[in-house]
Amino acid sequence: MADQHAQSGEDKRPTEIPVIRWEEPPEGPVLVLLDQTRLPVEEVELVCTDAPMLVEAIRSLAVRGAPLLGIAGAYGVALAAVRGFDVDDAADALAGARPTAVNLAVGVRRAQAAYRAELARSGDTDKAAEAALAAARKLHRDDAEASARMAERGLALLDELLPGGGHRVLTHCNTGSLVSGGEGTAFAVALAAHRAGQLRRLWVDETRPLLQGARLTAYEAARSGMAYTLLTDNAAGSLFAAGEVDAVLIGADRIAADGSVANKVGSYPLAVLARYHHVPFIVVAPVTTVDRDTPDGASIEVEQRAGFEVTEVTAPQVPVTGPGGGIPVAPLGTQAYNPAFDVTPPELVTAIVTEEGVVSPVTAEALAEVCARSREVTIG
Ligand SMILES: CSC[C@H]1O[C@H](OP(=O)(O)O)[C@H](O)[C@@H]1O
Repeated sequence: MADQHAQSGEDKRPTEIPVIRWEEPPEGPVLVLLDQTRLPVEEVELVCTDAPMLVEAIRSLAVRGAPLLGIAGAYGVALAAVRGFDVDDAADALAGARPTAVNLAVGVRRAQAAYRAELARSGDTDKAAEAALAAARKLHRDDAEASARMAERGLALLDELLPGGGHRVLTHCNTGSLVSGGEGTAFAVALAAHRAGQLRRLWVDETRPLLQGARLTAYEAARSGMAYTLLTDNAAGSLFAAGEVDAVLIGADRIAADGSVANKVGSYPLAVLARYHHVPFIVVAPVTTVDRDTPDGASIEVEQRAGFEVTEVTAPQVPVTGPGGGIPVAPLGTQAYNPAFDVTPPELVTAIVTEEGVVSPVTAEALAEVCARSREVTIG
């Protein structure tokens, strides 16, 4: 089967993509985002000057991916604070922008708590705003460090489970630099395997309906020089049946206390296929994605998105025709079921790789023990 790229072993271009940065131009502080809805065709930046703009960017997935949502949410609180908006109102709007990725609320509440603590201590709103910004910057740095540690632990796990190298890894959605302060979660493991000469091929699920795999993971894989092949989500089963998949690597948006994993819709079927075909199903996520206040998978709120994302296809150059701004691929008025995520039960997860350690088998006790190693007490 022809690979999209011969494995070079060398990154063609730095894979650290400038997905988010804080700037302080004369007209006032801004949060600059790489607009992920325009990738891979255009690298366009979005300049957010207030929390409502950032809320819309989160809802439209211009900025997306659990760890990055936490970072963006924290910067959003700082942006409200330095520009003199109501910080609590901004925090509530940001935390509620998308319901499933727990990191968003964690990042928002961490910056909000820093603001409140400094305000209580000094009574100085400027110092409180600086405290919120410092909390956002720390979260950004910590996530980059967590990404590197997850990559290291994940590569070691792959080598342990699949001795001999030449891993053929299937991934779903997008979990690279576009979701992180560093090189991502699951994709960072694939990147580490590539750099170690251990990755034979990355199978990239296109990930309907918003095509994060085709648009974003393929974009990152091409920049890295790794061998990758794109496939429709429907084709994954035939790859397993052909014995072409050695492991599945995916990210997570929320992990419940019992180890249930909410991730992009289509993850659960991959877990069932992996189990049936005796293939390791590996989740890679920072401990900030584990929500100890959510007891089990049934308690996770799964975001339901607009039907037109299913009934229409859109692209930056596509003329607006359908009610959702795209080209209808179903009769106008067609109702669509469009959950953004699904939930995989812990018994179908081979391992959860975090920056603090690997949880396998996945039990509530083992997960709690690894999370307890974290230096930070997450503020929910
Ligand atoms: C590890 S964060 C990436 C995670 O987020 C994606 O969802 P979305 O693109 O809707 O933000 C997907 O679930 C990925 O696994």
